[in-house]
Amino acid sequence: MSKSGSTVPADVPVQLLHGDVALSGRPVLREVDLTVRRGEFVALMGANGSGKSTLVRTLVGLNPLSAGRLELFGRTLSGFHDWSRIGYVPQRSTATGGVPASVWEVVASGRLTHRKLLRPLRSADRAAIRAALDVVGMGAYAHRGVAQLSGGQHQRVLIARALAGRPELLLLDEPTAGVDLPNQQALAGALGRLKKDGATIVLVAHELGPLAPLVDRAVVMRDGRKAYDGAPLTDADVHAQGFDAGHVHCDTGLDSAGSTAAPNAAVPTPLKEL
Ligand SMILES: Nc1ncnc2c1ncn2[C@@H]1O[C@H](COP(=O)(O)OP(=O)(O)OP(=O)(O)O)[C@@H](O)[C@H]1O
Repeated sequence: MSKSGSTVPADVPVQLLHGDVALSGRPVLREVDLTVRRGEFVALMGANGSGKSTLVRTLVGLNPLSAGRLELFGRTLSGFHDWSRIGYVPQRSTATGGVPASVWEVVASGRLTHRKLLRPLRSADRAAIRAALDVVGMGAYAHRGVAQLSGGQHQRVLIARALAGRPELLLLDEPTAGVDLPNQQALAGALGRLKKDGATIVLVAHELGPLAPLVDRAVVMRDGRKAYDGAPLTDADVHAQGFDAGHVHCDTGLDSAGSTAAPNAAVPTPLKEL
């Protein structure tokens, strides 16, 4: 164990062991193990209400664990302060809806962890904002009000805000929900470039569509537990295995390391290794 109390190497972005989370007094996540290694692209899948958003929010410190242990970059949550290393794009929301801010201003807020509050933007900040807007194809919209954007464009601005912080670990909660195919393709291109640059990506999705070729590993949640962790699944596999339905009994049978373990008999087998 290191001085920080960590059991995890500093280059492992996420390690959650036996994570339990309760919301409003109700258990929502149970015994979840999830390790995400540097440079991995992990797709987090599962039916509505299976616990995907709760898990992602837990990984970024927004939901406290009622049991278990979370380490980010080799530090326990209480000892982790370097949030500029992490970008989080919440499930599509009205987070910036109704705010009389421009696209540039929203994306600039993604630089806050890199500069002192109320200090003017430095040239490095401006360059990061411009690059993030270009990556999501929104450079031409910098001076538009966010209120004038479509849902898909709005989502890309939130992604640019996360990218502007130049995160090493990026977590995106259903960035493709309700987004048309050209916008999904633009997002896939942006995330592909980020992955090539070495970023670690955790993405919640019901269907992967154009993002599928980027995925290294799929994790499927069911009833607040991890039901599958292994080779990527196609959208058809997810459907065929009933992972998009909330009714199948879950008993994970996964080892504590979590990855590539074969599902036990409670989960329909064999899962197609792609
Ligand atoms: N603040 C809360 N208080 C109590 N229960 C909650 C709260 N937020 C979520 N839940 C419950 O936790 C469970 C998991 O919700 P979560 O949003 O994590 O699922 P999800 O897999 O992301 O679903 P979706 O695909 O619909 O976004 C659901 O049963 C939900 O009702």
